[in-house]
Amino acid sequence: MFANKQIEKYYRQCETLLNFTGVSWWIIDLEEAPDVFYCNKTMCDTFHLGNDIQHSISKTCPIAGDYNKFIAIKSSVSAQEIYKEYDDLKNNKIAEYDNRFPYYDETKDKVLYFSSRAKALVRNEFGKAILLLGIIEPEAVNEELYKQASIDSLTGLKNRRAFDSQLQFMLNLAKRERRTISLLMFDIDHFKEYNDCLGHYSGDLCLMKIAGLLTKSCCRETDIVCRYGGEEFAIVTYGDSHNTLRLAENVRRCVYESNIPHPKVASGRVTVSAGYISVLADEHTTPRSLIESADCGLYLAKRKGRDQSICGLKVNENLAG
Ligand SMILES: Nc1nc2c(ncn2[C@@H]2O[C@H](COP(=O)(O)OP(=O)(O)OP(=O)(O)O)[C@@H](O)[C@H]2O)c(=O)[nH]1
Repeated sequence: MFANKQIEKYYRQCETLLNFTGVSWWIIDLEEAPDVFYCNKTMCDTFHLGNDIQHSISKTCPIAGDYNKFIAIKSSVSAQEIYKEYDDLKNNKIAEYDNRFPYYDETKDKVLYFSSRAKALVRNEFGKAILLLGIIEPEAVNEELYKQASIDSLTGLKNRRAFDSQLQFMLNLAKRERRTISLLMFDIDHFKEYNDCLGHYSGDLCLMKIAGLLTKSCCRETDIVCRYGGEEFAIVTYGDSHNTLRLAENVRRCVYESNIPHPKVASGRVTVSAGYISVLADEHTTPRSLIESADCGLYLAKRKGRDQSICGLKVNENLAG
């Protein structure tokens, strides 16, 4: 089954050395059979590749994490970038290939996250890779622990820590795929007075209700909804400013129409203000620039009287210093 004795020897060695639970790996002989990769059983099981350990790279590219139709990275631009990195690795311009990718597992109806790394095991006298080895590991090995560390216990939404890592991750994908990324920030209006008047326990219930409304308003699998802090919530999504304004307004209206009584304000009900930003991600886009821009919109929404959604100014971190 193996193209030659050398690749078989390395495959057997990897079987012994890389026999860790949940770790997938693959190996390619670029000289003798550049379109073929051999992988371990874990990789076959994880990515539903059947029982065969031998596969075609052009059909199931392990280095791109492009497992047929299930991978989130689909554009030809990102594929080009991935192949450029692959070429750089082969030609010794980079020592290691590093990637993170989401994979939609149809059988579990769930998006799983993996990190993928590759290295040359053998190079020729000119530095060109002869044998490549790649390792793929699940990002959340202990799902329950991961959940506990990333979930806000009051609302069940993702917490700030999870938000930070998800924002960075979605931004990386947006840059790679030249997509528009949007950040929306929501803040409950006059919440101090709500707490002061109705008590902290009612305040907690109100936060839980609003968290539920936010979740209901986001229907895309890729949308990230989180409790940013105190009485502030955030959504990260892909989509242009038109769609983002629509989402912000949906949430704002939904909260208004829920008619949660607030005895200390003129409307008699709880409202939220929203600030948002949508940018075509480029090298200047950072989590900080997105947060500052959305925050700027939120500040304006509060200043203009609350219960409204306003687009923030674009902040270029290079200029902002
Ligand atoms: N009940 C409850 N209250 C919280 C929680 N986290 C933050 N808060 C309260 O949220 C309130 C936020 O008040 P402020 O930042 O003054 O803002 P605000 O009263 O909403 O005023 P505007 O934002 O200007 O409309 C504070 O009273 C906090 O104690 C929480 O987990 N539970």
